[in-house]
Formats: sequence, structure tokens, C-alpha cells
Amino acid sequence: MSDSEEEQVKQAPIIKPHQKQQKDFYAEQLQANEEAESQAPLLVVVQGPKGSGKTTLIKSLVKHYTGQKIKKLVGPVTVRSNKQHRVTFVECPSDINAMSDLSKVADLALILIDASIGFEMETFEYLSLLNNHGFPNVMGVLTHIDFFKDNKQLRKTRKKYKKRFEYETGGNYKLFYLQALKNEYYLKQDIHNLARFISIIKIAPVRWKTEHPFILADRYEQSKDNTTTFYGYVRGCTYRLNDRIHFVGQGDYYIDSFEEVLDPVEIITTQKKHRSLKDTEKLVYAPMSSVGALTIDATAGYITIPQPIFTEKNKFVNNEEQEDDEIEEQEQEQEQELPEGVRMVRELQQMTEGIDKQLEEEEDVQLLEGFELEEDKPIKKKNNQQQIQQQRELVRLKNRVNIKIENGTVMPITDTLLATDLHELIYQNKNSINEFDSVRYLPKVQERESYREIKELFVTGFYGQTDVVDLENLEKQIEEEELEEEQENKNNNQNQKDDNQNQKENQQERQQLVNQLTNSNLGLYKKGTYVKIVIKDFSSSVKDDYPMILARSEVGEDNLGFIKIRIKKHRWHSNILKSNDPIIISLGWRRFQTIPIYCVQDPNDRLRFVKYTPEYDYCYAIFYGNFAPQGTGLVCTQSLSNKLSKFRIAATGVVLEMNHQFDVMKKLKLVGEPFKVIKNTAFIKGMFNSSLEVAKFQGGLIKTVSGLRGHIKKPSKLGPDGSFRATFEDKIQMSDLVFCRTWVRMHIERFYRLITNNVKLMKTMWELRQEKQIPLEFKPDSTYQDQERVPVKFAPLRIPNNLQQNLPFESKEKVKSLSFREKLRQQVEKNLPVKSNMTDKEKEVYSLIQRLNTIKNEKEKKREQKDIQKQKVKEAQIKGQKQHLEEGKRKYKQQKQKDKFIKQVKKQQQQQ
Ligand SMILES: Nc1nc2c(ncn2[C@@H]2O[C@H](COP(=O)(O)OP(=O)(O)OP(=O)(O)O)[C@@H](O)[C@H]2O)c(=O)[nH]1
Repeated sequence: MSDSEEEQVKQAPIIKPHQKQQKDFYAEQLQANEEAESQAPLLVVVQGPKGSGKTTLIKSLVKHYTGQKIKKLVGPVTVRSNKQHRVTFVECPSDINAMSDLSKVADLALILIDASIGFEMETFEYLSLLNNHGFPNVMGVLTHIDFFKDNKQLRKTRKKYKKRFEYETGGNYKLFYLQALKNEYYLKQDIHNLARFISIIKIAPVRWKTEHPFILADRYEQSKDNTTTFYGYVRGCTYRLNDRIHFVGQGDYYIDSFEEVLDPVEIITTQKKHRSLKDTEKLVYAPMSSVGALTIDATAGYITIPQPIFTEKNKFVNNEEQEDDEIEEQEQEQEQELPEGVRMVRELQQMTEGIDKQLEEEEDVQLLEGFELEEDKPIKKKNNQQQIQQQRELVRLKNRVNIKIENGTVMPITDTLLATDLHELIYQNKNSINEFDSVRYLPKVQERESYREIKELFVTGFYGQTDVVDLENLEKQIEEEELEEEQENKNNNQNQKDDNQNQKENQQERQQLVNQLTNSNLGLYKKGTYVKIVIKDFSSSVKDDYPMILARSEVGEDNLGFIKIRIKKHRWHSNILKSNDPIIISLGWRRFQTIPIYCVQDPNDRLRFVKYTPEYDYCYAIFYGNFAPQGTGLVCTQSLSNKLSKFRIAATGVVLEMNHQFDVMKKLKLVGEPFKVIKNTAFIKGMFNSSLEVAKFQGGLIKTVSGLRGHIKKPSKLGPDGSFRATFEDKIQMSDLVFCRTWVRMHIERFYRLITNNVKLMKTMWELRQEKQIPLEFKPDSTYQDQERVPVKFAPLRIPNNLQQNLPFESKEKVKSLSFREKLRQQVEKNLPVKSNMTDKEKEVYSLIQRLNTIKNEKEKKREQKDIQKQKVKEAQIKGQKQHLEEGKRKYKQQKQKDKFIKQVKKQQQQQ
């Protein structure tokens, strides 16, 4: 090694082994996350107070990404931002439940702030929710900036909001400014900048999501028998199928079927250099909103097709004139030249009756060209080759399009077509797209084969063997055939490079297919898979504008037990929380009402019960609820009402421990007083009610106020029932109080109520008091009272002479050293003439002094009395003024109410 290299090595920072391990660990975690992250669409939650511009922002972003205009925004909207990246936007309602649910699932939260108003309470509430549910990436967006006309004021405000936003979020997140509104959309440049940041943002892994898979349903269908089907992407992590699912905010349900379906916004995997999208590749998937001419409601999807495009030119010519055979033949020829998709749609347009009616009237209904519905007739036997072909198509179909159209579905025959699956059929025709699809809803180009697949869907009972499909054999057959095809292609292909490329791609595709099959057989659905979940007997009602989160029911997390959490009252919540008062907790996927008790930990690890949460400090809470992993954050609220009169988040916390029981102890001080004292023994009454209670506490420790310790001996027959004999380390005073410190185990209520749509909640003490008009209980004992303490005069210490004589010299009482005052007094006493020996003059002087003293004392007494009277008068004056003031206030209020009432009456009269 050369010198310079050695120097370099010396200067390099030393990485310790554990640091390296940690670095490697994080690198791996990041890489794994990045790989996984690329699959599921980025979930962007747009949150803000009412009227802050959430809808406008989503519409503007969708327009930027796809050029589409959303007329009415409902539910999630997924767009393709580039070939490898998709984004789902969800608007967050200002309902506390929706806010809490969406804070758990968001990858990125766009927090809108109305600059004309400033930071509102919802923003802080949402930040607090995000903080406790894993803090995903956050971006601030300042809207209504055009409200400021003065540039200087605008600059100042922007700076102020930026500072505040940084302070609230920890300083790592950006605040965007949306300058103005133009034609109901934000300015292009602003949206372009924001969209660019959204596209390149690196998502921080949130622990809860990396361990808990979920589906944010972007579409649902509900039938009359309450069978509900939800569609959405698997998010969070790989979904390992089990039999139950938790619908957040609704409860647990058994899954009827769970299958992968065709991804509506597929990732484009072609290996071309450009990441940017062509116009035909731009895509928006907003099944519940109305995008252009497409609307999907709970039961079906409808495409509004502009009439002029579909009207055949010679359709309006009088039919009688057209009876000429030649013309008909010409028409048929022309029709056959048309693309298949266009022909089918036209045929459907010409239908006047639904299939069910047709079935009732005719025996052989020809729904689509070449296929007949025959109920009773035996199934036509085709040759082997054809059957294999059909089965093969069905297997492909089963994996790709899981759609069933039951016999007798009624199709509305107007210019609006039933498009549950028809849109696939219609838009798969490459040539016909531009003819009738003015909005380019799904510009997806597929092989002609898929028409046949979909045609088959309209026919029930045609293929006899479709129900039982030998999957394994079919897969093998398909693979073999494909291999053969590839082999042929290989031989025929002249370009060797292209051939290799194709082979690689095919191999990859096949591998993917095999992986897909094995995964779905094992019940594994990777992140980003678009799935369909069917739930039977789904009794709850679903709101369109409410997030529909279907989470995997994890083993153990639906169990109930006691949970110990560390909790802190939110500094902006106006009240402290009371033990045994019901509270709503959002923990894990679940929200539930429970009755907690609060406690603190003593130095000897005892959990000591406290009546209220401390004002600005942490304490523990124990409640009965759903188990959740240690370290999971939680948020408490006191009610579900969305009145913004006070800060809705009552407390925040984190799970510490779960157990079947916790010992929370409450301190109990029993007080008694002695009624007989004999040396070190004392008889004490008033501490217990019966001798049985005494027997239970026999041997217990007791203590006097002065600190003398003792033991409870035995129940005594002297005194009232419950009296006992006790011994102390010294003789106690009759005036002493005796304490016995004990601990009582607190009962924790096993109360748990999952919050669903129409749940009836337990009322808090405050709510009950309000409702029943019960005033607060007043216990005079609980209030502090001024104590009048009489100074105790202890008798001077007198040591018996016998004892003094036996004492060592050191402790013996010596000659008393007197203080100056005492000496003076002694001298005066000595010099005072004895009264009987006084001369007359001395007597006169003495009596004069005494009189003068009496006068002085008398004067002082009078002055004191006067002072007391003056004080009383002053107090009375203050009291009177107060009463007067209150009286005035009351009158003013009455007058105000009167005025208000008169105004209202006048208004009503005017309106009438
Ligand atoms: N002047 C101005 N108006 C805006 C701006 N952003 C939004 N608006 C208008 O504010 C109104 C409310 O906007 P929305 O997008 O519906 O707000 P929202 O947050 O979705 O409202 P809710 O759905 O009621 O919660 C609309 O009329 C918008 O045109 C802005 O930056 N400047």
C-alpha cells in the first residue's frame, strides 16, 4: 500500500461492526420497500377543512395527469402518472372517523390550508392523528392565496405559514403554494410542480402498514340479498388469504370469495426508453365519480354514448321504401365489413327487449352471432380440438376476467348501455375506439381473442365442461402448446436477436403466470394486485364518500383482553380525563368504546390508581379492548360528534403490555382514635366496624400522626364494636390520631363496544349530568378548609431529683444561664417595694401608673373594635356591589333575549 493510500485509509471514518450491520439492515429494508412500493398505486390522501379546495385540487391533478375532467368526485381516483407509477387520490371528509381511518392508510398526506383563514383545528387534529398512526410523508398546500391583494402582506403571510407548518411537522416537509384559480382549476404551473413532487417522492415505510395488508375499495356492488362485492388494490404488504376480513368502522365479515381480477390501471412493462406516457396510455380510473361519459353506481356501470355517432345514416329512411332486397343485401355486406365490436354494439342497440323477456317468448334466443341458448337440448359435441381451445380460453379467462353475467340480466336499451363488463368488450376494439369513444376511457389494445371470451360470458350453459376444469392438465397443455408455438417461431424467425428477446419475454411472462397461479392457489395476493372480494350478508350500509377499508383480520388481533397503555391528555383538549368514564379509542384497524382506569407506577412497581389524568404528564391507562402489537399508537376521543366546538382529540398514547389481568391498587387510609392508653398499649376505636374486620387486619401496621409505629393486636371488648388493642413503640397521647394504610384492588370494567354505523354509545358522566340536569356532587369533606391551629404549650421539662443525681455530670442540670430579659425581670422583681412597705407617695405613683395603663388598654380596645366594624362595613359594601353588578348583568341578558325574540318575530312576520 502506498503512503497516500495509507493516509486515505487513516482519514476515512471508522465504521464499527454494529453500525455496519444497522446500515445493511436499513439498506435491505429500503430496497425491499422500494421494490414492493413500485407495485401498488401511491395512496395520496387530500385533507383540509371545509371549502379549502380539496375537490378542486384532485380535479386539477387528474386533469394534469390524464387530460380528463371529473364532473363529480366521489371515492378514490386512480391515475397513471407514468409507465411504472400510479397514484390514487382520496378526499378526506372532516368526519373524525374518516380522518382517523385515512391517516392509517395514507402513503402521502396533502394537507390543505386556506390562506385566507389560516391554520384551522382540523389540520392540527389530522397532524396529531398522523403522528400517532405512523407519520407517513406529508406535504402542505396553501390555497386561496389570491385572497391577498397586497404583495407585502402575502409575502409575510407565506413566511409565517411556512414557519408554522415546519414547526408542526418537524421541519422536513414542503409547503406548496397554489397561486390562483382559473376556470375552476388551479394554475397549470403550480399543479405541474406539485405533481412532479408527488411522482418522485420516496415513501417512508410505516410499520403498521408493512405488517398489515388492506384494500381501499374504489368500487362496490350491492345486490338485494345483501351480497356485496368490493374491488380495490391490495396495499400495505402481501395479502395472505384467510376466511375473515375486517371492514374498518363496520366489523368483521366472512369472505365468500376473494379473487384477482383484471387491473384497470395496469403498469406498462414495455422496455422502452421513454417513461412519459402517450396520449392513449393516459388513464383515469374513478369508478364512483363521473368522468366524461362514464358513470358507475352501486349496481351497474353506464356509458353515455353520444347519439349522433351511433346513428346509422339510413336508419331514419322509411322502412317501407327499403323493402327492396338488393338494398338489404348491400346493407348486410356493409355491416359485415364493419369491425366486430361496432357490429355488436349496434346489434345491442337494436334490441328492444331484455334477454329474460326474449327467453320467455322464444325458445332459441340468438344473443350474439354464432351462439345459441338452448336449455333442454343436449350440448352439441364438438371435436376435441375445439373443446381444448374453448377450455384453454376459459382458463385464461378465469385468471383474467372474473365476471359472471347471470341468465336473464336486463340490459337497458337506450343510448346508455349496461357496461358492467361491456366497456371491456366495447373498448377492446382498437379500430372502433375513435368512432364512439370520445373520452378514451380505456384505450387498451387487446387481441381479437378476447371478444370471444366475453361473448361466452353472455351464454350460460353452452359449454358443458366449464364448471369442472382440470386445471393442472390444462396448464400443462397450454404450456406445451405455447412452447411448440415458440419453437416454430424460433425456426421461422430470421432475426436471432429478436428471437432471443422474445424468448426471454415469453419466459418471464410464463414465469409470472406460474407465480400468479401458485400464489393464488396458496392464497397469496401481492401488493398492487387488483382484487374482488365478495361478502355475503353484508348488513351495513356503505357511504360512497366514506373510505371503505377492508383489512386482513390478523390472528390474535381480534381477541379481547386488558391492555396497558401509556397515555397523555392532548394539550389542547379542554378537560382532563376521568377514571371509569367511557372513552373512544382508535387502535389498530378498530375503533371501540371502552372504560379505562388511569394509574401511575410507584417506585416499588405498584400500579397506583389515580382519579384523573395529569394535566401535562404521561400516566398509564388500563382498559378492555382488542389486542394490538406493542408500540402501536392510539388516539382517544370522547365522542363521535363532528361539532368543531372543541379539540376532538382527547388523548394520545402507545400500547405497552397486554394481559388477562392487571393489579391496579387504590390507597385507603383508615383512621381511628385511642380511648384508653396504658403505657405502650392503647385501645383504639373508630377504625373498623366489627371485630371480624379487626381479625382480618390482625398484625397490621399502624402509625400515629407523630410517627410512632405500632401493630394491631386483638379485638377488644372495651369500647364500641370494632375497637381493638394495639401496641406502639412508645406511649401515645390521647390526642393522637392512628392511621392504617391499606391498598384495595380496583375493578376494571370488561366493557367493549366496536364503533359501527348505528352503534349506541355509553354516555359519559358529563353527558348524563347535562341530560338529567344533575348538579355536581358537593362533599364538604373534599374541600380544603382553613385550619385554626392553637399553638401547643408544652410544660417545662422537669427531671426528678433522683434521676438527676444518677445522671452523668455532662447531662446534669447546671446553673441556668438566664437571658437578658429574664435577668431584668428578676432585678425589677427584687427592687420592687413590697406593697405593705410602700410610702404614701410611692403608693400614689403606683396607682397613677395603674390608672394610666387602664386608660391605655381601654383606648386600644376601642380602636380594635372600630377597626373590626370598619372592616365589616367594607366587606358589606363589596358584597353589595357584586350583587348589584350581577343584578345588572341579569337584567341586561333578559333585555337582550327579549330584543332577539322580537327581532325573530318581526322577521317571521316579514317573511309571511
Ligand atoms: N379564490 C379561490 N377560490 C378557491 C381556491 N381553491 C378553491 N376555491 C374555491 O373554493 C370553493 C370550495 O372548493 P372545493 O374544492 O369544493 O373545497 P372542498 O375542500 O372540496 O370543500 P368540501 O368538499 O365542502 O369540504 C370552490 O368554489 C372553489 O372554486 C383558491 O385558491 N382561490
